[in-house]
Amino acid sequence: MRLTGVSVIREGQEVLRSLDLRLNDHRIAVIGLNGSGKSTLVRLLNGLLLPTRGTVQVGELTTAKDAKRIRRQVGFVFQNPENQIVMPLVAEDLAFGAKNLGLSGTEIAARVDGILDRLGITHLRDRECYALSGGEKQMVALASVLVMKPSTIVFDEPTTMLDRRNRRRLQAAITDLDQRAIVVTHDLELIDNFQRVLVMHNGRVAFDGAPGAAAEFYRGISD
Ligand SMILES: Nc1ncnc2c1ncn2[C@@H]1O[C@H](COP(=O)(O)OP(=O)(O)OP(=O)(O)O)[C@@H](O)[C@H]1O
Repeated sequence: MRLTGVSVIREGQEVLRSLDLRLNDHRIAVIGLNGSGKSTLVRLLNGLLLPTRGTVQVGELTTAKDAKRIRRQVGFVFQNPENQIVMPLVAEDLAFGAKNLGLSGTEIAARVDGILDRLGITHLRDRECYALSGGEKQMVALASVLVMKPSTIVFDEPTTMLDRRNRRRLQAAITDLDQRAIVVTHDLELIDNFQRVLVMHNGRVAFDGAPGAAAEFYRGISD
């Protein structure tokens, strides 16, 4: 994944400023103060948002031209799972995206059961989504993205609504992913074992490096 000369202007304000980045590491975190540009940055990665200037490439594809194909490769898990749960029952919700990919019923059923098992939530299979707890909903939202088998999963503040126990469960789920994960968070515990941390500040990447040094840098700018 590559950003070249990327700027984003919203309501006359430059909220991302001339970013040049390659994002190929297995686990990348994005941290920073409120309003520093974290969500804006990750929304560019699957074409949810297009840059005002510059290009965002995923492999050979460009978000400005190929957003639909890119969304099959780059899944997105939102802070609030309510925003992405679309069907009444858990199993239906997981199957929904896969149906849009045109997969066979047998393949979809196998993927749904496999993902439920992998995330340890098979017991939720036939539950109604609306009646799930926040933590359960967040796991279902992740499961419905995994069913599509994207090569990268972007998480925007996935643990904000979770208690300590569910934070740990989601952390374990992220650690176990085969896919590349890019995670926006304020939860520094979540990113201890990440390869790379970007610290955003005023629309720029102010630090790019290992978690320990990033946390120290971040403390320096937050005090
Ligand atoms: N739709 C929009 N219209 C206008 N300005 C926006 C819009 N979305 C974001 N912004 C502005 O862009 C800047 C960066 O916002 P962004 O949501 O990327 O920050 P963030 O680092 O994710 O913040 P937080 O930690 O609070 O979620 C902020 O100043 C915000 O007000």
